[in-house]
Amino acid sequence: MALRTLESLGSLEGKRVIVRCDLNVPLKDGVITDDGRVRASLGTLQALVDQGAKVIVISHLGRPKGEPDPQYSLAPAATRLGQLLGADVALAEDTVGPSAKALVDSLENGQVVVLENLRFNAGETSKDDAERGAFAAELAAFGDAFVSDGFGVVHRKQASVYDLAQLLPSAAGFLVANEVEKLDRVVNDPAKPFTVVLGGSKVSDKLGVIENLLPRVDRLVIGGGMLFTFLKAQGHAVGKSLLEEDQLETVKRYIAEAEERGVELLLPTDIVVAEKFAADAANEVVPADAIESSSFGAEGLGLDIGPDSAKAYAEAIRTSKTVFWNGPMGVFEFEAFAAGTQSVAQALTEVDGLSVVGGGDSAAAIRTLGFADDEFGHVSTGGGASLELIEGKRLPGLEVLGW
Ligand SMILES: Nc1ncnc2c1ncn2[C@@H]1O[C@H](COP(=O)(O)OP(=O)(O)O)[C@@H](O)[C@H]1O
Ligand SMILES: O=C(OP(=O)(O)O)[C@H](O)COP(=O)(O)O
Repeated sequence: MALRTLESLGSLEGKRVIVRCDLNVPLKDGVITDDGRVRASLGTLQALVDQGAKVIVISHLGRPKGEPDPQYSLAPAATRLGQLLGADVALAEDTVGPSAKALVDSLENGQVVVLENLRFNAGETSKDDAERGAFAAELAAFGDAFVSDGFGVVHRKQASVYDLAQLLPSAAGFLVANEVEKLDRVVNDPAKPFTVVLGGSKVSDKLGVIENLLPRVDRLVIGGGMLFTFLKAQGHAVGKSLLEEDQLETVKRYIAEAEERGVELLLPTDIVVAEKFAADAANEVVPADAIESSSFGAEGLGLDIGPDSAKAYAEAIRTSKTVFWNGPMGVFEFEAFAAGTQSVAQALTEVDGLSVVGGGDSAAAIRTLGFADDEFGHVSTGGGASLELIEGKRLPGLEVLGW
């Protein structure tokens, strides 16, 4: 089925339009380190402003625990949005409380406001349908129409993504429509060899996708935080590296299934081990099966793939026809642990075929490392969302838009 488009909502002049964006930008000391997701939301927002709509932007930032937490305020994102739109963009102090209501009531045609972080409210991410529905109804009271444009969250069955879309006339914004169109090629007809490269830190989220990817891919390349669960499953000690103990049996099953299916599973052969989690931490390269042999013993933690692994990964990527990459290979934010990610990114730019980068941090990584978006086939704003799409899953936030 086709996604409902913005045009299907008819004229929005003078209407209060709630737009679900993904303004979940990376921050360091309260300053945005990559504003890609704010920029990506501009197309839809500017079109609504130009039509004379009253625009109410809603978003989450980070993973606060269902109550206000100042470190997760949307203030930096709202300020940046105002700068990029060249307009005053006010931020409500709450999401559905008196400050939000007053701001929405004061809106004039063509104006944009932002409500405070959706996840300051327990109803947003609740597993309880009634609790989620009640929060969605409070949001719906602010609008005459709903536009879903936060591609990074369309895989989440959350109030502002799933429930709200069913309470108001709703449609996909330009960003969501474009992402679905671009990723469709990877989902339906990937040229072979098709390689998926996985890394990052949302380990439990991403381990889950492997099962559904195995029947679809020729090569699976593992880096980032999740690689240590693989190494441990193979019987190797991993010191203080990220580890999902309760996933060890599952990962053993994946390793066996990859072999049965003839999927080439690439795991690192060497690791950059650090004394602690810090930019200036002492570090050494050791074999992947002997992480605790570094000078830091069982206290050491793996923060990047080693140079031999980076070379092998780059070769596997360069010789593929379709490559999807989600999740940095290491802690690229620290220069000493960015080489693996740099190497993988470089290889993606050399693919003779379609290369797709997916994920907030992965997109931030390529820009931080000096690559331009147009060196890749597509740079997606969603990591988990694009992964679930290419798994062939139906996503709750797209289903409610007719997809
Ligand atoms: N070995 C590692 N240990 C801890 N964190 C890691 C490791 N490798 C990568 N990371 C972190 O993973 C984060 C990105 O993960 P994630 O949010 O899953 O990616 P994306 O947003 O692209 O989907 C980065 O901040 C990076 O520092
Ligand atoms: O950063 C995001 O996703 P990503 O890390 O999968 O790219 C989105 O903003 C979703 O955030 P969530 O994974 O906390 O629901």
